[in-house]
Amino acid sequence: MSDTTKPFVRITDTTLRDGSHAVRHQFTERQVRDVAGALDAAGVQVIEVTHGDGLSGSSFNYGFSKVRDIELVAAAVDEVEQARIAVLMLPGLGTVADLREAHGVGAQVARIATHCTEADVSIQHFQAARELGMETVGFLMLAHRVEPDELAAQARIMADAGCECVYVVDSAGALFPHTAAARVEALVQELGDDAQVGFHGHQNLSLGIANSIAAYEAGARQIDGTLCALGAGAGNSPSEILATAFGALGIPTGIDEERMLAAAEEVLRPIITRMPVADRASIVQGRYGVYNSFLLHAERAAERYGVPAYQVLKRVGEAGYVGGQEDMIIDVAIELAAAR
Ligand SMILES: C[C@H](O)CC(=O)C(=O)O
Ligand SMILES: [Mn+2]
Repeated sequence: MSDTTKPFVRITDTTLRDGSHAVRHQFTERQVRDVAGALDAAGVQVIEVTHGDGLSGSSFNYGFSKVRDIELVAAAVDEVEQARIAVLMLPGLGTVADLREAHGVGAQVARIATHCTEADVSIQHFQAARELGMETVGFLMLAHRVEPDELAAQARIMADAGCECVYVVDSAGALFPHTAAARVEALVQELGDDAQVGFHGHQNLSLGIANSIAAYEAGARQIDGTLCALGAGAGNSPSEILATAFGALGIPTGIDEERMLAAAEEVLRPIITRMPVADRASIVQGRYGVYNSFLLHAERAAERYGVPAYQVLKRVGEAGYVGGQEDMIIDVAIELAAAR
């Protein structure tokens, strides 16, 4: 039973976006319909559907999708009864035109993601999304790379541009409960009633759930997860465990726990051939704070140049590369191969 005195937390399920990394962006329309339908029936209020790297992520650099984003978004919109469909976009990769197209097929939530020090590149996208009447969410990625006060200053830029909830995004699964909470607290203090605060966790150090609970206790009111932890790197905080853990703590989520467990076990698990695991490469990502989307790029470069992926990722972490610098992974692999 949930305790009505505890504030509601909204779980956004991103199986059909962050989970797309783990299936190399090969979701079919049937799979999207099945997963979105099961999440909707379980009471999940927001379901994100896009290429793993957001709208227009389908490309030579990031990997081509099997089905165009816009078709998958439209299918999910068609399938759900109560949930809102969200799309993610990274300014520069996606454009305002992509946002308009997604809105045109029924997407209601725009999630705009930038590196944690680059919030200013999202201003026009928040403005455009608000003009379209979309709900707005901001993602400050690789949030472990900056101190809480600096992150809060970036959150202020997003909120002033029209963002209604700014997320602390642990893109490398490198945060701990106390470092996640410190960031959330700083954002809550900075934003006050101007915007909510959210948390997006990854499993590299097996802390996605613990960090999400710490984030909630520090004031986060939107939390991300994916069914069975399907996602980039070691995967995301598992949505079905988020729903179960919050339920056990008496924190209302509006989710039917049994239906959520069924969505994970009976709908998602049978269609996934390779689940993300906390292996040597992805644990190294958590340890050295490496963007989780880099995992598949590093594995490809490692295979091509005959060097271990975890060593490539360690070097990439030490160099501090951020999303958009995928080509540097190849340089690192070449350097490592030459040094052998
Ligand atoms: C585009 C990224 O994959 C966004 C994300 O989920 C993260 O940074 O984590
Ligand atoms: Mn993620």
